[in-house]
Amino acid sequence: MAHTGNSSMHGSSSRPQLLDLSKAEIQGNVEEKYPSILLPNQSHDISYLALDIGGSLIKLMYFSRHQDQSTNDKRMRNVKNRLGFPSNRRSYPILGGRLHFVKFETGKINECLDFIYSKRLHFGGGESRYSDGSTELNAIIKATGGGAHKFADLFKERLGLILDKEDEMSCLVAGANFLLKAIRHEAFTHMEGQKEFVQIDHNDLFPYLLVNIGSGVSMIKVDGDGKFERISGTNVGGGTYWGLGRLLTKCESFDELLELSQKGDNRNTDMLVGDIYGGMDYAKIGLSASTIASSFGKATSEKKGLEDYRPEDISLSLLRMISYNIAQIAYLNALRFGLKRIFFGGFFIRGHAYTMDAISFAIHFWSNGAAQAMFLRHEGFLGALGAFMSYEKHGLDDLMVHQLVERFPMGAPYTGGNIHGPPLRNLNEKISWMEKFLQKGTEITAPVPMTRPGTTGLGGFEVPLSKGSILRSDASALNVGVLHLVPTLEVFPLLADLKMYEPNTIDLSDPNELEYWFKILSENLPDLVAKAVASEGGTDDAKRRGDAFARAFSAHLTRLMEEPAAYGKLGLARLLEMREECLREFHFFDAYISIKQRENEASIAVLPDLLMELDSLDEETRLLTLIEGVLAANIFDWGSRACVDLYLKGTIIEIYRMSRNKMQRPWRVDDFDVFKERILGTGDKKPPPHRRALLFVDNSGADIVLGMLPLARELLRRGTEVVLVANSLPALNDVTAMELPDIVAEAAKHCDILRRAAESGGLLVDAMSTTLDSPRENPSSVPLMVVENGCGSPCIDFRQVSSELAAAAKDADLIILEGMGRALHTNLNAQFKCDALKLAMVKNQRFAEKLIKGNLYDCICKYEPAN
Ligand SMILES: Nc1ncnc2c1ncn2[C@@H]1O[C@H](COP(=O)(O)OP(=O)(O)O)[C@@H](O)[C@H]1O
Ligand SMILES: CC(C)(COP(=O)(O)O)[C@@H](O)C(=O)NCCC(=O)O
Ligand SMILES: [Mn+2]
Repeated sequence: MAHTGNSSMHGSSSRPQLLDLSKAEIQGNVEEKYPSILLPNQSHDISYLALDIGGSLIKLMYFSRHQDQSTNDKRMRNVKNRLGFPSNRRSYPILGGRLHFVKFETGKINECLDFIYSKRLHFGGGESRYSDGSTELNAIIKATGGGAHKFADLFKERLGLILDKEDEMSCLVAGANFLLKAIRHEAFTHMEGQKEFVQIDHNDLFPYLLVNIGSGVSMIKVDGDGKFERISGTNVGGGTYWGLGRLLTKCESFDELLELSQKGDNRNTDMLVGDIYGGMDYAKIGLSASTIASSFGKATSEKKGLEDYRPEDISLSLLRMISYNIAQIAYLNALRFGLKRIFFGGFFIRGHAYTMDAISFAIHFWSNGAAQAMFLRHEGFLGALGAFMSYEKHGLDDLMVHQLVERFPMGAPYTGGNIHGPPLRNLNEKISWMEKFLQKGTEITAPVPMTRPGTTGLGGFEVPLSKGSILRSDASALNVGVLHLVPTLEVFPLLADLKMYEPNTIDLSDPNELEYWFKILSENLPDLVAKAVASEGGTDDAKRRGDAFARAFSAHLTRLMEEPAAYGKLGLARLLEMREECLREFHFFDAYISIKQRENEASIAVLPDLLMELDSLDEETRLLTLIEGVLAANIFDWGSRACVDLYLKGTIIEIYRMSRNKMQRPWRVDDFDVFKERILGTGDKKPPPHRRALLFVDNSGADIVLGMLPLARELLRRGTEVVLVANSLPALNDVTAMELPDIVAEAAKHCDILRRAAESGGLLVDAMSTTLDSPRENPSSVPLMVVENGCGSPCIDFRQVSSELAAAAKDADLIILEGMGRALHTNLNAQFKCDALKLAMVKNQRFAEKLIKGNLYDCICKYEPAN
């Protein structure tokens, strides 16, 4: 079965979208530093590049955009006609692509130039496929920061780039506004080691105070898009910490200085209230003995030289002095203008827990709890983002939260940090990079040091608890991912209340839950790798990729165990999706393909008998048998340890029979009678059929063939249009939208209802010409259609679905969610505007115990009529 999918799936962008270097040829003199290279096979990827060249760091953002590869298959066209959504709905030019974030030290600007060169980012707008290595291109790129002026000639000379300078403050504001509006988990508070994401209400964002702590500090009052005023600033900023710190400690890097601070004790350098008051608090004015009375105050009274102070203590004193000072000035300015919210950005913060705690503490302290400090995940990239937004043509300012998907691929240049080593250009280089990490051991998973609660109590400017660990290098920091822009994603229109919607049922911020799922996913990993490698023919290349996948996924898991909020708010759906994305990253496009095929065939073989049996039953028994069938067949789940163990004990059909025989009502959640009444009515009252049902299907094999298709057939027979909603990309053994037409076609050979409906829905386009009774004789047959859901995960987040599904939802009045991933792990508590039926077998012991107070293999039939 083909591996490629449609353009509107958000996972499709997970394929490495790199330059096509095949048949690349050096043009001209090979000895030259930057010889021209011809890339004859490079497609129309268009890159935008924007820079923020600061006093300390260069922030680079680039956008790789790819052509919309709309599939032209007949099913799609037919479905589109039926569902009535225009084929070209986009009012803006954006085609989708990815935003990457990278930074360099300004002092090492050559690294930045090399990066741009080797990624061919200087061919902005795609004018040329040739690398002239120099001056003839004259591409214009947006740049901000002082360096945009200072280094303009260098960029022109080395890359032929003309820097189009944008105002730094406007850029900071544009970047912050974009992030706060477009990224769901961007802003967070950080108090006493606890990170908490803040839901920003777009209609209630302004005014706010933006404090950007770069080399120096800018304080900007933001009143709206493009409406701002720089109200203050301070020259005591990130450059001060790094500069003074370097002189006083002889540190060689900023990170080293920050690391030192973690082992510091500022009581040796700072003069505390207790030092002045003989160890006592100055209780009358609320100052505890441990409050800093005077930063570095101790260095005055003793006859000691620099060499008598520990660099660790100096670094900590300095860090606190500067953080508190900035926070205090920020607070006073917030007070001056009555601003309640203060957002801190700039790379001084560097995601460092202690720095954020210190700033939060000071804001809390000075405002008596009235104001709160908030931080931004893309802290240092505000200016670069703003410069990027100032391009007129890409239409990015229209982007909405639901059109952005953040991913965390493995590999140095992708992870939003410094680049370590050359940019990775292909999978092979990426695997080598992963292999090197194995040698480096823990570096990739070492945590960003966290403070434990109690570090900064009231007035207690205490010593940070040292973990003695090193700061994670940015290359492996995995804090800022690649932003995938998927313009075709939409909010599912039948969600009852978008604001209230939370897809995840299990809260992974509970450390016990996280630990449990970490263990489950780690234990399943070897088996998954074996399947993945086998799916690619078990070659040496596949084995190497399998190793790299395992390493990458383990690194993500370890990282998230250390800091669950590192990638934004963590839910189980995210973890399960990450596993699939990670497989695709290492080019495993369908690990369960042969299992799926085998189970489909085995199930199709027994379908005729099942349909005959069903047709012999009365209406009521038939409906019950159908629902039982769906629940029973949901046992075929290759993501569940318990189920996989079961498969060793019998054939597919034996297990299916066993599962069906065990179906006993009442189920753990059993709303069947209410559902039955809605479908069949009571007594003589026959309710009207639903207009259109969306069936969110789950697994391949028995699940779809013997469970969901017979249920679909029943609805069709009753006059309800049926839309089968399936994954855009493979996930475990889930059936995909691309596979469904073939499966339906096979089933239709045994069933007239399915055949006519599939013809009417355009699923059997090829069969149409060959069938004897032309579909035109049955123009009124209710259609059976297939749409893709926009996901490549075993779960579904209804905030981001394909436009195809959103269109199909407009006329739907019943949705049926099937399977544990879509109906239990996610959406168990979701409310919809229409009738909703959630069907699943519980195949995980812990879920059974904790969420339904039941047992493994219990069933859920939850029906919630629209109210
Ligand atoms: N690797 C690093 N090298 C230098 N400074 C760093 C580094 N990482 C974080 N910093 C801190 O970030 C500050 C620069 O922040 P940034 O927002 O990039 O401002 P600017 O635009 O002035 O360069 C530095 O002054 C320093 O405090
Ligand atoms: C990944 C799954 C949600 C898929 O279940 P499905 O949606 O196919 O019913 C499920 O396999 C699962 O929760 N597995 C957990 C791991 C385990 O219990 O072994
Ligand atoms: Mn599944």
